[in-house]
Amino acid sequence: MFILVNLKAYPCDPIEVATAARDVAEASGARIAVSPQAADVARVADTGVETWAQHVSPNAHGSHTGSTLAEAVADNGAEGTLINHSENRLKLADIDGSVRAAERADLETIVCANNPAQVGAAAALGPDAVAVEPPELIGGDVSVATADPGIVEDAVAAAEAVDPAVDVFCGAGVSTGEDVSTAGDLGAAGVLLASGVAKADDPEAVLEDLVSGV
Ligand SMILES: O=C(CO)COP(=O)(O)O
Repeated sequence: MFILVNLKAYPCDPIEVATAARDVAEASGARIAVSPQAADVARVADTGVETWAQHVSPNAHGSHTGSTLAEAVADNGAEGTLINHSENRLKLADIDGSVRAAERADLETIVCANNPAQVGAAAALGPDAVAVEPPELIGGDVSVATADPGIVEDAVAAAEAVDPAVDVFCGAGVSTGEDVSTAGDLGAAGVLLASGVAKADDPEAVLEDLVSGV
């Protein structure tokens, strides 16, 4: 199970979380990545932790003020990127363009989706993985895998029907090793989580618990 910690725009110290994630990943052998704000990609990557962007635009180099270029985050140490997160929704054509931009920059891709139907559509665009995150459960205390196990199973089936090579992640409310292991039992290849780590008093302790469910 891959554990991807999305720091969103939370007021946490990205280096404290990155250092903790690097240490827990090294000690446990689990795959853990941290996804900071674009401005923090380079210094988070410098800690040695696997680093993901939260978004890349569909644009290539050119006159695109305000774009987060896939090439730029890759040059600054990112190995992958989220696309179409629930808090940064894109048009279908732009999701496709962002996946293509990420591919050009050799970034791994996870396209986020609200529900199994969107998971199927996202899988058709050929990302490395898709993630199902019900918006109403994001930021809550109950893991998607406990609150709505059917949505995870249906997302796995939807992606499999379109392209069996596309992995399925789930996210929303994940904060414990038990949540990770329940998600794995439902067929998920990994979890996305944010508040459970980014708002924790002791992020390293939460990460140590999370890897117990890998
Ligand atoms: O949106 C999420 C991860 O991308 C999930 O957020 P929470 O872990 O805070 O529910």
